[in-house]
Amino acid sequence: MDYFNYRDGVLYAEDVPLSRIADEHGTPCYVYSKATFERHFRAYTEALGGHPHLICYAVKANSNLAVLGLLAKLGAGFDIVSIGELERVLNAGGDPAKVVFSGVAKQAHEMARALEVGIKCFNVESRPELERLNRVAGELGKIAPVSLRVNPDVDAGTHPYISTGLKDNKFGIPVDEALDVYELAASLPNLKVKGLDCHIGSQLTETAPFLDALDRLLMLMERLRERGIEIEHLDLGGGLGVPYRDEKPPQPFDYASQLLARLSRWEGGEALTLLFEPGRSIAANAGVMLTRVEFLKPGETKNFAIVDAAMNDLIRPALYQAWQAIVPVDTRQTRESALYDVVGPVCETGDFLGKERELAIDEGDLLAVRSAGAYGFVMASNYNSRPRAAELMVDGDSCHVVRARETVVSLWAGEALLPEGGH
Ligand SMILES: Cc1ncc(COP(=O)(O)O)c(C=O)c1O
Ligand SMILES: N[C@@H](CCCC[NH3+])C(=O)O
Repeated sequence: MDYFNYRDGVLYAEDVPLSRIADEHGTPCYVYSKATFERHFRAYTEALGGHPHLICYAVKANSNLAVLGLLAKLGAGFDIVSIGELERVLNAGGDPAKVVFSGVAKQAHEMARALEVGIKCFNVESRPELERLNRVAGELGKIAPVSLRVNPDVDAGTHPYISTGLKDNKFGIPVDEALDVYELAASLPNLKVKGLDCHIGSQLTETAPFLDALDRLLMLMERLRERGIEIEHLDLGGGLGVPYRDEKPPQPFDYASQLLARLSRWEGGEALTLLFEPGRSIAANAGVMLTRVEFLKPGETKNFAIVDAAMNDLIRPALYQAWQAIVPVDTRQTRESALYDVVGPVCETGDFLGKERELAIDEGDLLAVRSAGAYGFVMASNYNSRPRAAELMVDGDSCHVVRARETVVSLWAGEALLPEGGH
């Protein structure tokens, strides 16, 4: 079921027409569907059924407080990568005891804050990080719960910029070194080994790489067991893909049942708590970005539809050549159809939202860029001194502003002119 649907030729988010939202709140803006977030989150919890688990939503995918608050109420945990994300989670009412902390360069002050609020686990990505965490925990008189993020060297078969589990990626500890690093972790006085973690990449459309990774982790767990190191939870990261175009990624149910089947053949598998860190599969298709056509510019070799949203609002097409559907919001008008590159106002040739799109549009028309709920607003910038867009959350027939559009004045907040006559 899709909560973004056409009714009488107009695209709706749940029970609210997107044209009304654009009129009331302006464009560009991000519009999220509460019911979609809920459904996507529940797909994971239902898929895992009675197996002990914790779904730690990857905050980086969409960190709006309303999104975090909504998921917290559903019982979500959170995967964070910075102190900023931790404070967001706390602010939104998230439970620190359900937070896991990933990232390759955690600073001492970030570790200290996470220890102070009592997070569930640090996903440690290197030997020096382990030593730093041991020191910080010692200074605070705390014991830090740790997992090692192991790099299983499997090819996730995704875009090279979002593949993270290969030997030459910066992430995690190579699987062949992991035993030694676990022994170090077990020997350090201010650490307690809790889990084993991996995250092999994002936008995966097959289960095979996840199952390969699981096999490698289970082999490692056997060896850890032989050395007396027990693992309480296995964190398989995020990475499940979504349909942007014609991809057919596995649903959480298929993914979970294949993992559980594999795990059931492993001694103690039923008792092992599974953690997941999904971001995109919960947020991407829960949001659209609305933009208005400023000008149509016919050209000799191509036509441009110049819209009021740009790469600073949604960078995925420019950064990864990512394809996201672009659809007219109101299809009731008669328009001539043509092939357009949909581009923004930013002064970069790479500033596009979509290329060679067949669209029946005119100036002033509204377009919706679909699948924009993940890695959309969170990656926005103020490039070209463009205030960042508003974010709205639709809940049935109501629409809430969950982040106001930035003002022009906010663009220079914190900046200062040099003192008059000074050196
Ligand atoms: C450690 C970690 N966990 C979870 C995620 C979320 O991934 P996805 O949005 O693909 O589910 C990421 C991003 O790829 C990540 O780096
Ligand atoms: N930002 C990326 C995903 C990065 C995943 C972060 N670990 C995207 O839009 O596809």
